[in-house]
Amino acid sequence: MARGALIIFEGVDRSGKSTQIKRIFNQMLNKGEKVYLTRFPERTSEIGQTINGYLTSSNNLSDQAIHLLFSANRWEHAQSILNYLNNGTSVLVDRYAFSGVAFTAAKGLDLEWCKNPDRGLPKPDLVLQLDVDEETAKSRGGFGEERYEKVEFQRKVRSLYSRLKEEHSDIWKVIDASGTADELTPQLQSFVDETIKNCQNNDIEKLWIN
Ligand SMILES: Nc1ncnc2c1ncn2[C@@H]1O[C@H](COP(=O)(O)OP(=O)(O)O)[C@@H](O)[C@H]1O
Ligand SMILES: Cc1cn([C@H]2C[C@H](O)[C@@H](COP(=O)(O)OP(=O)(O)O)O2)c(=O)[nH]c1=O
Ligand SMILES: [Mg+2]
Repeated sequence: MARGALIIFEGVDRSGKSTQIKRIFNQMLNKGEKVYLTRFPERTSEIGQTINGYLTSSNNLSDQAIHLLFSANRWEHAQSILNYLNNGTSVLVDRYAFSGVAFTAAKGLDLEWCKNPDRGLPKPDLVLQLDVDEETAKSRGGFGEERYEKVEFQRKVRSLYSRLKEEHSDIWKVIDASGTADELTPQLQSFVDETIKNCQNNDIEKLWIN
């Protein structure tokens, strides 16, 4: 059986990831395709609840400790993601290890140290980076409610995404996400469809392991 594709949506806060990934998921469901939608942080597990507390500033953790919890939150769901892929279901994920690296490295921690805990996770077939500048993001609803939603910090995150893109040019697409939501969806859907078709016979690789 053809395997599913692992497709990640990345981008600074308020770039439109959650809006677009839900639209793509619903379109695919309506067409009867096998698709599963998830997100990181996945806030319902015990680790996820601790992360949620950190993001809403009801608890405080060191930069290293919260980094490892974000990674642990991915590892607690990694096997279930693999199971979906192997059963022919494509998995759409709202943020992944690239957020983990970009957000912690933006605080000044070493990039390779940041990658270490996520080494070996299922490697994505496609990363769609929704790109908007910090001022556009700031002008959108909800910006500023959570810990990292400051223009200066998001600028650093955006430049770290550029670095990660260079390292992953085979799977990474940068999409100008400053247009309307309606303009964006068909563009994203065509990248998703193409990837699902092209990865069917490829093995699922491990992230950041050669
Ligand atoms: N293309 C767009 N243009 C303008 N506003 C948008 C667009 N996409 C989403 N929004 C709005 O911007 C805010 C953030 O969108 P969201 O999808 O939650 O972004 P993210 O998940 O990247 O933080 C929401 O209020 C949403 O309605
Ligand atoms: C997955 C992940 C997210 N984050 C940050 C990015 C976001 O600021 C925050 C919450 O993610 P999310 O709920 O996706 O935020 P948004 O919808 O506003 O883009 O967690 C990390 O710092 N490390 C990680 O590993
Ligand atoms: Mg979101």
